[in-house]
Amino acid sequence: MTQTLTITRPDDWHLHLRDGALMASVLPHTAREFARAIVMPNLKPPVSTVELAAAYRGRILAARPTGSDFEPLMTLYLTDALTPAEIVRAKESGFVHAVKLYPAGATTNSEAGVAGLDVVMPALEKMAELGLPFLVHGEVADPAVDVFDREAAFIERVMAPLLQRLPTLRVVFEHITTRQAAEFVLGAGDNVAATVTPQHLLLNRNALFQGGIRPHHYCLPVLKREEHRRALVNAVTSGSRKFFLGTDSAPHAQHTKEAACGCAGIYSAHAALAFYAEAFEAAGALGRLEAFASFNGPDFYRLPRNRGTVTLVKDSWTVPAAYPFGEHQVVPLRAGEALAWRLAD
Ligand SMILES: NC(=O)N[C@@H](CC(=O)O)C(=O)O
Ligand SMILES: [Zn+2]
Ligand SMILES: [Zn+2]
Repeated sequence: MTQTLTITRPDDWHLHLRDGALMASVLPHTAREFARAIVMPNLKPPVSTVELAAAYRGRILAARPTGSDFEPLMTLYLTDALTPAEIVRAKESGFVHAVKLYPAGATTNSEAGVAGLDVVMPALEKMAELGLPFLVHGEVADPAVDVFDREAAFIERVMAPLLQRLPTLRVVFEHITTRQAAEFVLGAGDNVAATVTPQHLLLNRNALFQGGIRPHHYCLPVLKREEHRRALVNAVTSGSRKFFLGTDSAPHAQHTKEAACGCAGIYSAHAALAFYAEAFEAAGALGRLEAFASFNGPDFYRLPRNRGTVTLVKDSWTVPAAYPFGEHQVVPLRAGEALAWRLAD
């Protein structure tokens, strides 16, 4: 008998869809598996106003495959120019669900991000007042800090002081990668949660150098030691409601990753649920996948849980070497390798 797993339709709480023809190439993968996704605003130029978010949302809706009811949940890119009045407009829009922090210089398309939080404190205070979540790329950009320590340093230098100053601010620590971040989130109030990617549950930093340099395993925050991967697996399988699914699927054209200075970002939307199922199964915790994928996120965002279900089948298949990406190609996670789980048709 083939093993199957049926869960409530899940959502992806951290996703990069890009724009234009690139978006049209990758959106079907996400729309097949997920009912909704929190769409990251790090376009060029960034999605920094409600008006830009409305236009981007319209382009995503127009690019949906025929018959798809996929719902993009929009976010605003935090710049020094974001005002409390714009936060009010965001909250009232009904389609902007969060504001995203990119520390300037920390990751892909973060040039327009903020150097510090002092300038934007009035906007953050308004978010705390209105309950609008603050999504955080939690790494310091300080070049003096070792790249593997930038998340832990962020907790001490930015996250902890921020929550001292605004204790009711609703914060999602995005794509956490360390034991320190998992412990911080577990020890914080109910207003603090985290997303976890498939790659940080499945891989440690050895995967960056497996037989040679592996650009398709490079993302930010960078993969960490095995000790940290284990801490993340323990956190997501612990039964805590603070952790939820966020793939951080971040497609880049093949030639921009296989380069002297390759881009950061791993594409996982083609098989997101299969990756998570593999990680939860390895931990003997498949029964906890549904809460992580389908309940904890909407509960935190104060949105209804989805109706309907998806079914995963334990039936091995081989991931293609590449998928079309506009005029280019994107190399997906596990390209050319076998995966144990697949989504039922
Ligand atoms: N995670 C990544 O390595 N890259 C993301 C940006 C981000 O989420 O930090 C991207 O937009 O490519
Ligand atoms: Zn990020
Ligand atoms: Zn991301």
